[in-house]
Amino acid sequence: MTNENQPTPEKTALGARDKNRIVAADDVRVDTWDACVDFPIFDAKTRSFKKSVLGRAGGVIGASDSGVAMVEALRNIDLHLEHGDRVGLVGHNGAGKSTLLRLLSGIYEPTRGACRVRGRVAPVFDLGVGMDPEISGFENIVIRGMFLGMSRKEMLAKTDDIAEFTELGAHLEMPLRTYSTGMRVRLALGVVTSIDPEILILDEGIGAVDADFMRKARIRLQALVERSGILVFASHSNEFLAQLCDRALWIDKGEIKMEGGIEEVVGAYEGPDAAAQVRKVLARMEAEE
Ligand SMILES: Nc1ncnc2c1ncn2[C@@H]1O[C@H](COP(=O)(O)OP(=O)(O)OP(=O)(O)O)[C@@H](O)[C@H]1O
Repeated sequence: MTNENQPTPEKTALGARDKNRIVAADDVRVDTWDACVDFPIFDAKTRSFKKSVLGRAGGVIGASDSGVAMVEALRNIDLHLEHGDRVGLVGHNGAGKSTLLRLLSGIYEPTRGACRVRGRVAPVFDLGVGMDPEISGFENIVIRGMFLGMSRKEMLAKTDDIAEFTELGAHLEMPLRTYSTGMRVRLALGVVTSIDPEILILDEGIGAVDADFMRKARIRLQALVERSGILVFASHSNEFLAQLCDRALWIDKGEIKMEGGIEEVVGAYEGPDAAAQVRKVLARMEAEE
């Protein structure tokens, strides 16, 4: 992570969201400067929010000048990532992790401040998004891949490999609606881990598959992360974070509370037992290399 100066008005005016353009590795970057995201809640049944209200979980609730309730989901986020950065996000429920991922994916614009993303972004928030229950597994492989920024031709070339990985055999000819939850996750993981993104934005949502398959999926997930330029990954699993990321950000009430190595940040956020777990995973990975 390196700092880059605040963008000049000219740079910001260009918009500079080149997420569908393939850029040289050195140019793949994510920058935010004091970025804030607020959600106005017009139908909130509130007593008046004269003061900002703070719970342990969730963003800060306040009110706009006109009295509309407002959740401050992100505040003053200054983040500068370049090719090779693999960053994990930790924090309580409602801390702002998903909102930050959506900001970096271009789904949300900052309410204040600026955000600039250079590179092709693959946002993987929900494994099931972009899947059609009425078409076959094979057809879904192509559609889901296109949804993640790949071309039809690229996906057709990957179909055999994905089919083999999923171990779904003849089921791939059947409509997706006939699949169990675990079968759907296998298919979705097969597609997601086959793509070639420059910036991979990953929200944890993986779980419904058996342990053997998850072991196999992790190897593919690690390979995916290695060929992506930048990874930003929100997770409540310290094991996953240790396996995929080399740095972490602790997000708390919409702000970056701490930034550092995984062990250091997880230790500060969750305590020494969690830090020891990270150390164990790192040692195991080193032994396996
Ligand atoms: N669409 C929305 N409208 C209103 N408020 C929202 C919206 N999305 C998120 N928020 C609020 O923004 C804050 C941050 O939410 P976010 O989903 O980013 O948290 P998170 O860290 O990803 O939480 P979790 O670990 O539970 O997934 C919360 O207070 C949440 O209530």
